[in-house]
Amino acid sequence: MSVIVLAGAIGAGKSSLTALLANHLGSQAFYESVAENEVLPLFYEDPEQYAFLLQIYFLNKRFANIKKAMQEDNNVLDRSIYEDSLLFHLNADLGRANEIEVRVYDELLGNMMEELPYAAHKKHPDLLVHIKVSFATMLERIEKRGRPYEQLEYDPTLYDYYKELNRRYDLWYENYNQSPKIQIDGDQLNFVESPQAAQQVMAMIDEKLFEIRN
Ligand SMILES: Nc1ncnc2c1ncn2[C@@H]1O[C@H](COP(=O)(O)OP(=O)(O)O)[C@@H](O)[C@H]1O
Ligand SMILES: Nc1nc2c(ncn2[C@H]2C[C@H](O)[C@@H](COP(=O)(O)O)O2)c(=O)[nH]1
Repeated sequence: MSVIVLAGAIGAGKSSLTALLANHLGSQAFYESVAENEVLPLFYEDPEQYAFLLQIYFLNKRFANIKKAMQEDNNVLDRSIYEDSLLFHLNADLGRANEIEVRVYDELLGNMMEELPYAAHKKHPDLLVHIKVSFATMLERIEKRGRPYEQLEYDPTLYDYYKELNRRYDLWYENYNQSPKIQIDGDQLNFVESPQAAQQVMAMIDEKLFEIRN
């Protein structure tokens, strides 16, 4: 079974593009657990206390989503399991998780990756689509979406957190080699409001899928 994952910083447009792409491919979209996520607001309130718990929460939900998504071809996942690790290591570097928590998480993730059901011989998605956004766009979109606990007024230190996350995402994508990948310019392509831009993005992804599959 084949699966496509959407990657990108907070507010990059992953959920929006997940919906468009699943609709385009006639498949199902699998979203991150946000609205019903009882740990996320606690994390933003007290990251030192909740970084590890949030990570375990996301890992658990992510794994369940991957298993479900794998039941049919072309399903689309909002964020990859690899990015969870990127986010956690950023938090650990900021002193929000201790060495033991990092070791336990890394080992658990490694173990779970071995069990991933992408295919018996292939443990990675068919395609990773990264939406690259500048830091300025990232901030704009976080504000536009308006989740209260993600706003800079709620916690001004989020500015540095988001800036560093955006920087690490670019490096992460450059080094990502677990599957075929494609990058979408989320600053230039307004696939949310412009049907032409949405069509352009679908065409880019179709072309990449064709290249991979032939
Ligand atoms: N390419 C885009 N152009 C304009 N607005 C966008 C674009 N992508 C996302 N948005 C808007 O930015 C906000 C965050 O998008 P969302 O899809 O929730 O991001 P993510 O899932 O990556 O956090 C939403 O308000 C969405 O409508
Ligand atoms: N500390 C972590 N935070 C995470 C992780 N995965 C998602 N998130 C946060 C970031 C956003 O506030 C929210 C939803 O993410 P979007 O990018 O979809 O807006 O959840 C994680 O692994 N660790």
